[in-house]
Amino acid sequence: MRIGVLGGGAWGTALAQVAAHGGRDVLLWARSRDVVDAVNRDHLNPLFLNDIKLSETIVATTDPTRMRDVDALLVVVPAQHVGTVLAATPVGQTPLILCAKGIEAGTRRLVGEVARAAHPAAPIAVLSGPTFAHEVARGLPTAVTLACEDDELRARLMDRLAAPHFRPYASNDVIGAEIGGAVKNVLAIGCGVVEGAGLGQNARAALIARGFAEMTRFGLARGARAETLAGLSGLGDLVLTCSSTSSRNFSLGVGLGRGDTAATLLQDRRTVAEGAFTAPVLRQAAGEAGVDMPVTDAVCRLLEGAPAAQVVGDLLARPLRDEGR
Ligand SMILES: NC(=O)c1ccc[n+]([C@@H]2O[C@H](COP(=O)([O-])OP(=O)(O)OC[C@H]3O[C@@H](n4cnc5c(N)ncnc54)[C@H](O)[C@@H]3O)[C@@H](O)[C@H]2O)c1
Ligand SMILES: O=P(O)(O)OC[C@H](O)CO
Repeated sequence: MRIGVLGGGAWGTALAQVAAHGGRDVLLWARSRDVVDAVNRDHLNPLFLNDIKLSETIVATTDPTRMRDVDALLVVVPAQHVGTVLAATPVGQTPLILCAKGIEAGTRRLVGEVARAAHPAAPIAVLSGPTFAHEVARGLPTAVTLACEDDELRARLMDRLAAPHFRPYASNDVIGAEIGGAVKNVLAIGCGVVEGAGLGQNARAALIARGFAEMTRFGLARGARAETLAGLSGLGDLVLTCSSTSSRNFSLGVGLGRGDTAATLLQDRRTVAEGAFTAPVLRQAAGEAGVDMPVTDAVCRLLEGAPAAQVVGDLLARPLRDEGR
């Protein structure tokens, strides 16, 4: 089986490494000529995944049309660029395994909706979960959700993507897997703010739990299943991303909590913090669905420049309520 990977950032490179270690031929599309040259010549990706020696069987290209011959295509560009990159890629009926976590600005579409619009004949799967790329690339134990509505395809992809240290769990809840991954990035910014502003461990745990409650409310309103949101792609990834400065979203929040502006923190940034793009769109989508998402709303205000002390004060001053709501 020949695996294509669209996206030569940290996660695309790490997934290429997993596939190559599993004995698959891997073709990696990267936007940057420097990345492609480094992967082909030195078996390294110094721009996005430093210090990891890559398998020599990974071949990189800047030409997306070469994906025409792969048997499955992992889509690992940031959510805001999935539509553009897929439009330039010949896909046909090749299965698309979506690995980006976010919601498209402007259209408010989840990545699955973007992919279906670009390539209606391609079957869709979602791979999501608690997965720092540098750990996966080093072969540290990792478990993910692999969601696909087609039972036969799901079983085939599970078999092809599983590796001794990379364990997929099957699900048929595609929208649930997508929503968990998109929402956790926004909540992780909030947890970073708690850290950066020195608000303590109690506050961080409270924000994870109440954030999970709003992720669940939004997910259920959009047709996700509660068990998916409580699994690896939802709660599992939320806990990881809300706990470590290895997370770009958490780190962005730490900066906001210390008083830096989003504009300063995001300018000239090479790596992606998906939550910064997803937060405003998620707030709109939640409003449309009539779902209360106070943490998401607070993160939006922080990104817009409101001072952390004021936003936190407003969150705490809301009317008292039942925990189950
Ligand atoms: N890094 C991780 O640990 C990790 C793990 C799981 C999921 N993800 C998700 O994978 C997706 C990709 O993240 P990443 O960490 O690999 O990226 P990254 O931050 O390592 O690199 C940024 C990527 O964005 C690409 N890019 C920038 N501008 C672009 C444009 N105009 N068009 C197309 N591509 C462009 C760059 O070429 C590069 O591949 C994100 O949705 C992220 O949430 C990341
Ligand atoms: O670095 P982050 O915040 O984009 O998180 C990376 C992965 O999504 C963690 O599962």
